[in-house]
Amino acid sequence: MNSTPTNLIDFLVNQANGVKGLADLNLPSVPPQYTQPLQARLDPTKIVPQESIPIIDFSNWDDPDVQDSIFDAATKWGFFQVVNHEIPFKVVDDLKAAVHSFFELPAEEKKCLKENSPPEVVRLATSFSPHAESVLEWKDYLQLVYASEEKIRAYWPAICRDQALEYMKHAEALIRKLLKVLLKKLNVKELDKEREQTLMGAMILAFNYYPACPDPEVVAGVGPHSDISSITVLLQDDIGGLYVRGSDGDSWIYVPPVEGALVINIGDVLQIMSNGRYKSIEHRVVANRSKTRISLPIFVNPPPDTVIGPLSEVLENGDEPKYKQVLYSDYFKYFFSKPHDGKKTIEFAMI
Ligand SMILES: O=C(O)CCC(=O)C(=O)O
Ligand SMILES: [Fe+2]
Repeated sequence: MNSTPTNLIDFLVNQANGVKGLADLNLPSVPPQYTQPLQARLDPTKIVPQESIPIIDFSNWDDPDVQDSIFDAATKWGFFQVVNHEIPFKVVDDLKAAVHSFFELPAEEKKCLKENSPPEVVRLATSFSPHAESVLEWKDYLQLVYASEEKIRAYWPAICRDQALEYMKHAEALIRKLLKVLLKKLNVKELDKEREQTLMGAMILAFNYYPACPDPEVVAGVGPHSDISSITVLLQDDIGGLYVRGSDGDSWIYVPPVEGALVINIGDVLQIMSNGRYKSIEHRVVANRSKTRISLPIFVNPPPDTVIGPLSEVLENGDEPKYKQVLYSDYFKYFFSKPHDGKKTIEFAMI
């Protein structure tokens, strides 16, 4: 029978097998390094099946009623799904297929990619921050930074490059529209080039891969966290596993896969810039016993050298700033320096 590799971190990280390589060993149960303490596991009694996040038809996105529903969703839930977003089905399906092909590559090829990729363009990793975590997460991920076309051509893996690039080109238009609506509702009249650069100047397309897991109840696919983006645009497949924190701060709401939909969530940057009007809500992912799941978030981020803080427009009516000005690269480093820990990252920017 197969057994857990003696040097697990070496197997997962240095040899680039990832948790996919571990799952392929068909172990009867997960190694203790993946076993979450009881209090960190999702308590099924905390799931409220009668609640769900809004689904918004984006076809008439500049209709005031649609914009109101986006604003309501961003303030109340911090999460919503959009349908009719104009990214063609074929582009989405081709991308999903390419993501599976990427993770099916042999570990030697992934190791070669890891060793030859500049981390500011391509990063292949497992768990979240394995060197900062005492318990590992049941996930591998590839981050593709939406850099210059030249860098993309040089470094994004050929097996998924064209599909990922095509998807990003379409998604960019949707992202601009979403940010326009969200900012307009904060009294920002125009998404000028400078504001656009701050909010979406550094986008990352991530491929998350959660292999089928023999003990889904004891592992975290992704532990509770909020994203550190301005917004995140997430494409999930039809397996399911995403839960978001209910408004009572204690319950969890399931986010069902909806055919053709994208999940949108507010990240910490927009919570900070809106001085708390928009909420970046905690979420988590549960692994599946029999099926591999993929999800593909676009983290719409400020460039690392950007200073973020509450917008002058939201403070104009006399609101006290709740957050200080912080350098985004500092915020980013802080996020990755510790395990996922709910909403704690934003304390870094609190006054
Ligand atoms: O897999 C998902 O549905 C969400 C993943 C996630 O929260 C993240 O990558 O930040
Ligand atoms: Fe997330």
